[in-house]
Amino acid sequence: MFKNHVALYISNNEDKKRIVESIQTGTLFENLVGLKTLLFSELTLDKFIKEELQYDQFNIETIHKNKLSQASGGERKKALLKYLISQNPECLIVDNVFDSLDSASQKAIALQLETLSDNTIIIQVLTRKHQLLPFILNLYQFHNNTFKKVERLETQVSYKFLLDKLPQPEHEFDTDFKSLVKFNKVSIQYGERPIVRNITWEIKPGDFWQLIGPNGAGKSTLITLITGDNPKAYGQDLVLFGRQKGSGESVWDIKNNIGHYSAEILRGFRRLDSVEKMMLSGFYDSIGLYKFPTERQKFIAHDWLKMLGLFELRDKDFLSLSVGHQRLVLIARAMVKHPPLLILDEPTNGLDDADAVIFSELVNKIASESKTAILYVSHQKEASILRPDFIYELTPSTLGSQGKVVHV
Ligand SMILES: Nc1ncnc2c1ncn2[C@@H]1O[C@H](COP(=O)(O)OP(=O)(O)OP(=O)(O)O)[C@@H](O)[C@H]1O
Repeated sequence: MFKNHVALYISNNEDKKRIVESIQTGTLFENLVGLKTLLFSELTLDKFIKEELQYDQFNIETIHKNKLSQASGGERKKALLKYLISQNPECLIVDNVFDSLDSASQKAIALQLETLSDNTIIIQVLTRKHQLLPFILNLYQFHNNTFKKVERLETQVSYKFLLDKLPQPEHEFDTDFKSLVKFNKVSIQYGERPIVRNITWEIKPGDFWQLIGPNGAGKSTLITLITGDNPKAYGQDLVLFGRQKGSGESVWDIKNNIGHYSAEILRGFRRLDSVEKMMLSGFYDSIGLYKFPTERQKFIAHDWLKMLGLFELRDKDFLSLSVGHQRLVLIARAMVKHPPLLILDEPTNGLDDADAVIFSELVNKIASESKTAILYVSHQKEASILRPDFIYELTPSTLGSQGKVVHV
């Protein structure tokens, strides 16, 4: 096995894109100059998905032979790794390698990379300490703008957080709903392939749920049924915020009751909006601000930014923030209006160790200090810091995943 595999542990304050570029060009490690270097990263997936959407060009085969843009988060990553390995790289940069993967896939991919490491240099870029690949012995950490070799990875948590109460809502929602979401024997299939079968599940006001299941089990599918983004919801026995689905409600009637965070929200987003405007857009269920906010809304948005320690960045272009900070802003954006239901789809992907702690505290705080119900999807470890009341578990089968409530 090569001895020169390297791990670079960075925080979200660093410009990861620039760091990755400096590895690719050999500026950071001279021994990589001239090697065929490939990148396993969300950045590469973004590029392939863009090509797919723009030019109908498919280079990567997913397990169910569907488009990358239609495959689940975990399926995409596994397909990308398989494709990159088939290209016989001499060096592979792996960036936040385990995000979006269920625990079985994390183990399988760790093993695959270890085997690959016999003939290929692996450079791991990571923002979460627990994701360090065990066969990598050269550890570096970013310090004062340069990488420093270290014996052990250390997290720098440099700011205090969440001493204040949650910022107040603009107005109280009508929370007379007895039930926010009610699935009654809901079954969904794509083409001939059943995805979920006979789902019967209810989310009540103030509940705190975690939705779990392996990659491809149908978690995001259930979420899009709730957010009004999946046309397959029509014809199903689904009651959302007191109204039967398909009874003349608009998508906006549904979205008005929901704060939603998913990394997918930003795909294709190119507008030049400030951090403050991005936060304010949460009042209007849009991504980016298209309306004039009120003074009260501005006041509330500032309160959220202060609580996250991001107030000083409010006038900066949102897209110039590190990915981790973008995600914290988007999570708070989903919460500014104190919606009856907050949906967080794999929110800790792309966060660093410090931000993941902030995030977990924030979610527990929202659960204990507001009337908002939370539905949270994650394969990541902070599930153990979070304190959901219930878990809904999807178990795949050839007839479609079945669901059951697991009491915590
Ligand atoms: N529009 C679509 N057309 C065809 N297949 C689809 C479509 N959308 C999703 N699928 C498939 O449905 C299955 C469930 O996908 P979903 O995204 O709901 O899974 P998930 O549980 O969220 O997975 P992950 O943990 O990997 O994010 C996957 O196998 C996916 O490939």
